[in-house]
Amino acid sequence: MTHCGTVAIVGRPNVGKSTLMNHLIGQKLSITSRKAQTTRHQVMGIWTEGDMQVVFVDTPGIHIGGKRALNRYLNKAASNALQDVDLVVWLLERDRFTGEDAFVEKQIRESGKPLIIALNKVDQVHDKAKLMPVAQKMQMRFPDAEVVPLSALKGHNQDTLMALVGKRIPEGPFMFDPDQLTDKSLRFLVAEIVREKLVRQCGDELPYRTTVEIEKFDEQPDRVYINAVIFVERKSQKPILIGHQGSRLKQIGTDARMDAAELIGLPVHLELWVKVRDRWSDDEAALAQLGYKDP
Ligand SMILES: Nc1nc2c(ncn2[C@@H]2O[C@H](COP(=O)(O)OP(=O)(O)OP(=O)(O)O)[C@@H](O)[C@H]2O)c(=O)[nH]1
Repeated sequence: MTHCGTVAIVGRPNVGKSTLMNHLIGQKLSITSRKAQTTRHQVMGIWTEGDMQVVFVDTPGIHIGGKRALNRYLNKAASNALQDVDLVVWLLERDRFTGEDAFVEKQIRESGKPLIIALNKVDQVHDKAKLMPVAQKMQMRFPDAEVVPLSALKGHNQDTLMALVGKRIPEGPFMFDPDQLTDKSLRFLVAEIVREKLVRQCGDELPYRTTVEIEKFDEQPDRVYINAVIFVERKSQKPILIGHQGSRLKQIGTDARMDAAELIGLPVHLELWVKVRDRWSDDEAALAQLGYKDP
């Protein structure tokens, strides 16, 4: 008899949700960066071993006080993800518990789903005894939950986490082919890789409201030809992205090409363009056009 179920990885922005999913799946499916709110789309990561299939849903970080259309979309996508899963893995950062974590806690309680609480980034804690008070506090607040310290980045305790997840997965047929790693297309994943590189290169200089569209994705037997357009909101952001004599855009292109080639398993020819799309993140219609459909 096979087991199959869905698991939402939730937590406030920047706790390491995407890092955890990428390590569990062993593939770069979800983009990561030091900048909060990197994850915008819901990406499924599919883990299959023996007669067990676990479908992880990496959600955009739940955050408070979003005024713009994009922020509203992100919050809605995150709370929707909680409704449809068999289990929730809630990530906290070491022994920290912020107001945003309290907001996530409220949403988890409302969902009433079985829960595993993971204290992430424990590689940053020398004295592991420091984690005890927060672990005990969380255990008292959620007596039915399991609490596990781990490092998504270094892989510490991920086997323990998977064993706990496995125990909660119901019997049922596989939802996906055992070889499949994600529900998303290569085209989509490459757009996300480009976005990761530009967030990493530009950091706080560029508002996070920047998006990427793949205009050409031509798979030849020996090479893949990709044209991607980066949309910024204002003309003044274009030179920031392009950099001195095009150096920054070139670096983004080089980094993205290497990751894309690794993902696809073929050499990649990548061309990047920068275009201005006015105030798109405030405009629901423009969001829909870029693939941010009502979740
Ligand atoms: N030291 C350490 N750093 C980590 C660990 N897990 C994640 N990080 C770092 O934390 C930062 C945020 O990680 P992400 O995986 O992008 O976080 P996220 O929760 O998906 O963020 P959003 O997309 O904003 O919701 C990155 O710089 C990661 O490298 C960990 O176990 N240890």
